[in-house]
Amino acid sequence: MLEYHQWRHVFKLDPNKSISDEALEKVCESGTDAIIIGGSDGVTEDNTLDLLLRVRRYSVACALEISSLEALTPGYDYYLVPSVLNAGDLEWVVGKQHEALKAYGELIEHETLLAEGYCVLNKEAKVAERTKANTELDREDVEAYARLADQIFRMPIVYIEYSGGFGEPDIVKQVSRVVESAKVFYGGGITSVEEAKTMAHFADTIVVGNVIYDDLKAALKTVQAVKETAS
Ligand SMILES: CC(C)=CCC/C(C)=C/CC/C(C)=C/CC/C(C)=C/CC/C(C)=C/CC/C(C)=C/CC/C(C)=C/COP(=O)(O)OP(=O)(O)O
Ligand SMILES: O=P(O)(O)OC[C@@H](O)CO
Ligand SMILES: [Mg+2]
Repeated sequence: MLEYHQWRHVFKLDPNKSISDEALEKVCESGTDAIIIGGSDGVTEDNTLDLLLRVRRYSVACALEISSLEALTPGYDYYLVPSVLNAGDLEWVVGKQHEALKAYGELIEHETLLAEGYCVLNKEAKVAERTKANTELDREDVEAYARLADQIFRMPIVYIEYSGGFGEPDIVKQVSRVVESAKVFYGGGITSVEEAKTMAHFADTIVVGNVIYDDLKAALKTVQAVKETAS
């Protein structure tokens, strides 16, 4: 199993969307470095556990991106804890996290828990709506959030999130330049080999989500595309 800092390509599966066994096998056996299980709404204990058990038939690494405490169970290689740094409401920066630690703080295993400093940039995404994210940011603003996550909060992951829409490569390029220790994750709107390669030049890890459900063949092609691109 590859450790998170070695991931180049990951697929994000949404517990709130259905996927056939055949498609899931193709995703898990695609050569991707990990499967992240997570979504912004409709994430329950039942649908998340069901997906975890199905993914566990394969040897690929599996992480839970925690967006609801209800879905938090043992059994993952990693637990990703998002914090939306440009959220309009503190609840999504530290509030939910504080609540979680009050309930489960004593269960933490530090090696498996990874903080993600999110910068949410597509105003049409559900995650932007839910967190009331301020997406009207220029390159310097995003760069400052990336430095905050990396150099001040020392988060292991800086996540540039354009969920549902393809982002601005120049922003990802600049973020990668200023980040010193964290891994830069890029996710959003990757639907083709060209888009995957464009962002793979700049980000450490490319996250591919929705296209799995819209066009599985195209999704599978992104794995090789990312792997053969140098960052
Ligand atoms: C029991 C056990 C194993 C315990 C171990 C200890 C442990 C892990 C304790 C918990 C630690 C902790 C601090 C947890 C935080 C809990 C929490 C709920 C935090 C809030 C996270 C947050 C900011 C959520 C907001 C939404 C978000 C960022 C979701 C991530 C996924 C995402 C961006 C999906 C994309 O959504 P989108 O494309 O917009 O919408 P679609 O669904 O249409 O795709
Ligand atoms: O679903 P897409 O748009 O591929 O985005 C991937 C991921 O960053 C979503 O959190
Ligand atoms: Mg999505």
